[in-house]
Amino acid sequence: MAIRAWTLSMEDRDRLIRAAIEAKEGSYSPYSKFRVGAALLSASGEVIKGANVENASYGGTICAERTAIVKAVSEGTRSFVAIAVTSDVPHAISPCGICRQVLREFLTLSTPILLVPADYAARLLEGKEDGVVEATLEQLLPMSFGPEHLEMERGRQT
Ligand SMILES: O=c1ccn([C@H]2C[C@H](O)[C@@H](CO)O2)c(=O)[nH]1
Ligand SMILES: [Zn+2]
Repeated sequence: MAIRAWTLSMEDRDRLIRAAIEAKEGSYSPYSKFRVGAALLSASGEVIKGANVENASYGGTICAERTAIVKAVSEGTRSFVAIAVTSDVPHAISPCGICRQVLREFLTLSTPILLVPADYAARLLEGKEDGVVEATLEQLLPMSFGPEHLEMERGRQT
């Protein structure tokens, strides 16, 4: 697939948001009962979904955002143009600190991060505002540490 120059079209935005909502179905969250779904849009137009996967040893829990990133990167996709994140609550939720740092590895500081309320589709049907909050890593993780700060080291590794 061709690599496109990116501005997120309304069509792709809606497709990505609906994928994040679908992604929640894969959530394994018996402890918190808080389902989260994430969807990444790759530079080639592919959508990669992820859900949170909890563990009896709670600290072993992996958030939806990291599931999506790890799925994509481990299959060879490293370039992303947007991510959408949603849960079952009717307001935007924001990635945790660990996920923000993981996203920092693969997203630019200005990549759109769409924080989606669970009732996104219902809001649209009712003709309301969609309730999506658009953020960037520049906002969510200011003065961050990223791969470019290890440029020499990275040159020696893959
Ligand atoms: O942005 C977030 C916030 C929380 N969680 C998950 C972790 C845990 O399984 C549950 C409650 O914190 O939600 C995510 O996946 N992403
Ligand atoms: Zn997280």
